[in-house]
Amino acid sequence: MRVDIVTIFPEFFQVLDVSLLGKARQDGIIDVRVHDLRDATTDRHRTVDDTPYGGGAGMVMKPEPWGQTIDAILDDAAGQPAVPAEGSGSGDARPLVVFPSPAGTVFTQATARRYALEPHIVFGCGRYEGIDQRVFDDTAERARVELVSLGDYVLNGGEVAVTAMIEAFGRLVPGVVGNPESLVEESHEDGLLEYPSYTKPALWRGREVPDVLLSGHHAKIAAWRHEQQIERTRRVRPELLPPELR
Ligand SMILES: Nc1cc(-c2ccc3ccn(Cc4ccccn4)c3c2)[nH]n1
Repeated sequence: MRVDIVTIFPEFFQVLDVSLLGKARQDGIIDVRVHDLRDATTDRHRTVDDTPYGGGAGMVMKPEPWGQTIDAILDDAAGQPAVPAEGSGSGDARPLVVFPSPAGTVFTQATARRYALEPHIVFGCGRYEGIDQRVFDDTAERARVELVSLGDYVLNGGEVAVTAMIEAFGRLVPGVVGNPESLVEESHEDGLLEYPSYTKPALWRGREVPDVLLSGHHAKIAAWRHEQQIERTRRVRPELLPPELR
């Protein structure tokens, strides 16, 4: 899987060299390439922003550097088709270009599962008040474009959102996580929040571990854990409960 990231803060993504994703990159499972948007500027000050038409506070990112950078990435990728992950992808052979945005559709575990099957994703990290709309419209001529939000709060740019999304789908790409079974029993994977976890010691500051977890009775443990998931989901995120459990 190939991932391209366009940003004015390339150093931000050194974090992707660490931990699980770092190993996936070393193993060649995920090929991450970071592009500095300013490399596509032509003026002495390497300008990437300008004042908004129609007035208003803040600055808007100029379309030219974005168009040039995205074209270069898509042209390069067209010359070396990336290998899709196992499993059925979107069926649309065009590359996927994702722009984090407060105005985007909300990124969920279902989005992460879908992205994990894509052979190639380009992420465009905006800054300032956002990117000139014509960049999205122009890119949509040759790629699938998605505007995606992490949630109902406003960040200063797309870099944090892209890091979170790469972690969310990256761990689902076959070969990235050592034990794929650990991906199944977890929050949101089955639609419910996860059950509480315990480890040694059996007694800590006067607090014990639920007896059922020490019983060795796997069916009872599984039943208790599922009940805990339902209880926690009903208490914290009732909207996630399937209709039959509400
Ligand atoms: N879930 C999300 C995503 C973002 C996000 C993503 C990309 C950009 C590029 C610029 N900004 C700042 C900004 C502030 C005000 C209005 C528009 N944009 C971004 C914010 N915030 N929250």
